[in-house]
Amino acid sequence: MSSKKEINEDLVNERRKCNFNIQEVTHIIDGGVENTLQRKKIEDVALNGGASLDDVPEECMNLRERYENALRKSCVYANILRNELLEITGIENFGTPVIRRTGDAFFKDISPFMLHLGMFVPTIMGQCTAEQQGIWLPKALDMQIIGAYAQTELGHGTFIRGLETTATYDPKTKEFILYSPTITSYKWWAGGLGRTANHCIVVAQLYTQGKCHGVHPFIVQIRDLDTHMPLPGIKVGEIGPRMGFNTADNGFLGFNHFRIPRMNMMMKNAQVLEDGTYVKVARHGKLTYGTMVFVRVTLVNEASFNLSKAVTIAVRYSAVRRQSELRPGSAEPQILDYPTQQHKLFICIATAHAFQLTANWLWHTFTVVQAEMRKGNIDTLPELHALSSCLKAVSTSDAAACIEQCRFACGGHGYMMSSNLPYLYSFVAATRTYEGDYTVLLLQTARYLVKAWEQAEAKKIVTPTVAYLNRCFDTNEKVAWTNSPEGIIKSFQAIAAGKISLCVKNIRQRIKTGMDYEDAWLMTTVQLVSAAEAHCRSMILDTYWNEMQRLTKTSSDNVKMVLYQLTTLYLVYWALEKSGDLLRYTSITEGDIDLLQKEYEDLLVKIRPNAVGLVDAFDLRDEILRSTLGSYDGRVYERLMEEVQKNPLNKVPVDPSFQKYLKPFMKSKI
Ligand SMILES: CCCCCCCC/C=C\CCCCCCCCC/C=C/C(=O)SCCNC(=O)CCNC(=O)[C@H](O)C(C)(C)COP(=O)(O)OP(=O)(O)OC[C@H]1O[C@@H](n2cnc3c(N)ncnc32)[C@H](O)[C@@H]1OP(=O)(O)O
Ligand SMILES: Cc1cc2nc3c(=O)[nH]c(=O)nc-3n(C[C@H](O)[C@H](O)[C@H](O)COP(=O)(O)OP(=O)(O)OC[C@H]3O[C@@H](n4cnc5c(N)ncnc54)[C@H](O)[C@@H]3O)c2cc1C
Repeated sequence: MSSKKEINEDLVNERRKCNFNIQEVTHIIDGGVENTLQRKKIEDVALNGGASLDDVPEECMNLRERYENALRKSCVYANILRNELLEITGIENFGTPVIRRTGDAFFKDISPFMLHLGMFVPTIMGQCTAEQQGIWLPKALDMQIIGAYAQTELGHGTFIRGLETTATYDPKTKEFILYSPTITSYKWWAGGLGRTANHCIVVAQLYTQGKCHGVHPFIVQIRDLDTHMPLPGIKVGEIGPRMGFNTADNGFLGFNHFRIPRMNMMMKNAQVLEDGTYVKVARHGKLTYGTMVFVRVTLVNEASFNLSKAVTIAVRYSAVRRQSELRPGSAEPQILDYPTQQHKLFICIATAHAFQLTANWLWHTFTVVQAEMRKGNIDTLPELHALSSCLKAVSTSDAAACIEQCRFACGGHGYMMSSNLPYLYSFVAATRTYEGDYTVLLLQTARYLVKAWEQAEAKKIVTPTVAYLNRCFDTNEKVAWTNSPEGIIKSFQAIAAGKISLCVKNIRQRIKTGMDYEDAWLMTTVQLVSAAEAHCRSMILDTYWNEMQRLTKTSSDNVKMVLYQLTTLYLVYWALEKSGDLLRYTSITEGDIDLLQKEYEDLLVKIRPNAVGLVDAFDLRDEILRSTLGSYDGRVYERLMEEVQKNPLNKVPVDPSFQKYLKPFMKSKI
């Protein structure tokens, strides 16, 4: 066991073995040297006071203490944010992922301000007119008002058109009247709504001049700004303990004929004039869903970041942990030396890279589409919706699975809250559901793919992300298998095209048997989800491979080599995972699959000496990792012991409940 200041010897050796320049890889992950410098600057400012670490671990507090503690730390952090960080990033970039990531040094669970910054402010930016932004934005950015995003109801989350809350315009008073007509119409789940927010965005069915115009967003004050009491006509509270997000005070909200001024309707995309006339401004009906598209795009980044934390913890721990013996009497190996452990972990490093590069590319696409829309061109929105839907679904789902694998890789200690792995898992598991459930979003992408297929069939040129459909359309034969990165990508496109084609065929066959289109679609949804997933995987593989090629053009040879190995590992891993599909849609043989398996195992051996270097390259400060198992110095056992001292149960040698329950119980007769 190393002394307090020393770095664990095994980790020292691992770092000695690493044969590439770690900083170079950090710059690639950050998207350039400038970004790394900016990130470090933000971290230095935000974590200047060593972050707000707790004397008692968050997990040892009761629900109320946890909330209060999270709010205390949120105020500390928000002060740093508004007083110092905004100056560095500029207001237009306040939502930079680096700021969000730095927040993790303060919160193991989640900040009650997260939704204010993550959804309330972006919705004001995206859904308000310039005049309305002038009113709300400065107050929101300065946090004079704190908001939530209340869309989901007890009865409906996925099906937004089915929301029941009504906002009825009264031209006499020039107000909207908000009403919750049923128990299922109560708003449910909104983060920050239960105890913290004094305002929220409410998505409600708009009625004016006796007609319903569908769901629209409104900005609503729900609590008094001085007393914080709920305003008359408002019923608000916390929904109760959940798997994670326990410090986010997710809330419920009901309205009893609650009035708000006309101008509180967010009017960028549609307006209600003083006399009650409804005016549609937007050229696309779904622009009111804009905040969701924005958050889906950011969630791909979240998936990568949280996974990079989990795998840093698990790889460092696996270098420190020794277990079993390979031969009788031999020294216990580091568990990282077991190929099965490498199989669990190296794919997680590669996945974090794949999602990071895909997230960067998606963010770029998002900004291009936004710019086009500002010019009045909405043609690229459907493609962005299809892309962001499937990438959000697959990245959050894979990241959750990988984080759970990192926990498995840490054995019993991974189950400790102090490892931070359970927190990471519960956070990312929620991302698979919120902002659009996995299946539901893949079905949105499938709609787009089926249309694209029909266009390809009609010999029309389709959009760039589905361009492979034009190429694959005429191929009746299986695609020729070649074992190369490009060959694997092409094969995945063939799988996607084959699956989409089959879906279209099955829908048409079902219609021929007398089904209407909706039923034929419904009966094909299992295959449609699979087709959308295949399309998404082909895109991630393509983006990861091509972006890594581009980004390493000027890198040193060893960096090129290790990143090539990792990218290839990712491609080969997925080829093996989907070998059934490859057998169906390409000319791959069993012998080729054996070769792929051998190549995969060889890659594990090649990557092994650089494993710790690769996770060090994520450059995650200990304050952000917050893990007894994953710190840079590898003092795993000391930290686990230190954590025991902080456990309130250990404050007294005999627990008072002994006298109360255990002693009388032991002395009682059977
Ligand atoms: C001190 C604090 C420190 C912290 C620092 C913080 C810093 C913050 C910075 C960053 C934070 C980043 C992290 C953010 C975390 C946020 C946490 C979020 C918590 C969770 C929030 C929520 O969950 S909010 C609620 C989200 N709800 C949903 O997503 C619902 C899902 N359902 C839907 O989207 C729709 O109902 C669905 C699309 C499924 C169906 O809609 P419907 O109207 O029925 O449409 P449909 O008929 O099926 O299709 C019609 C047509 O429309 C097209 N379409 C659908 N949606 C869109 C769209 N969004 N855009 C464009 N087009 C769309 C669809 O494709 C169809 O097209 P056609 O096929 O007809 O052509
Ligand atoms: C931690 C957390 C935080 C959240 N924060 C917020 C927030 O701040 N604001 C807010 O408004 N909401 C929030 N939500 C709500 C969230 O957006 C919804 O829970 C989510 O969109 C899923 O909707 P649902 O709960 O109605 O699930 P359901 O739609 O009821 O899904 C249940 C199951 O039915 C399936 N299903 C549903 N519809 C279909 C379909 N058409 N085809 C096939 N299968 C289908 C789903 O795949 C799923 O398996 C939060 C949720 C969580 C868990």
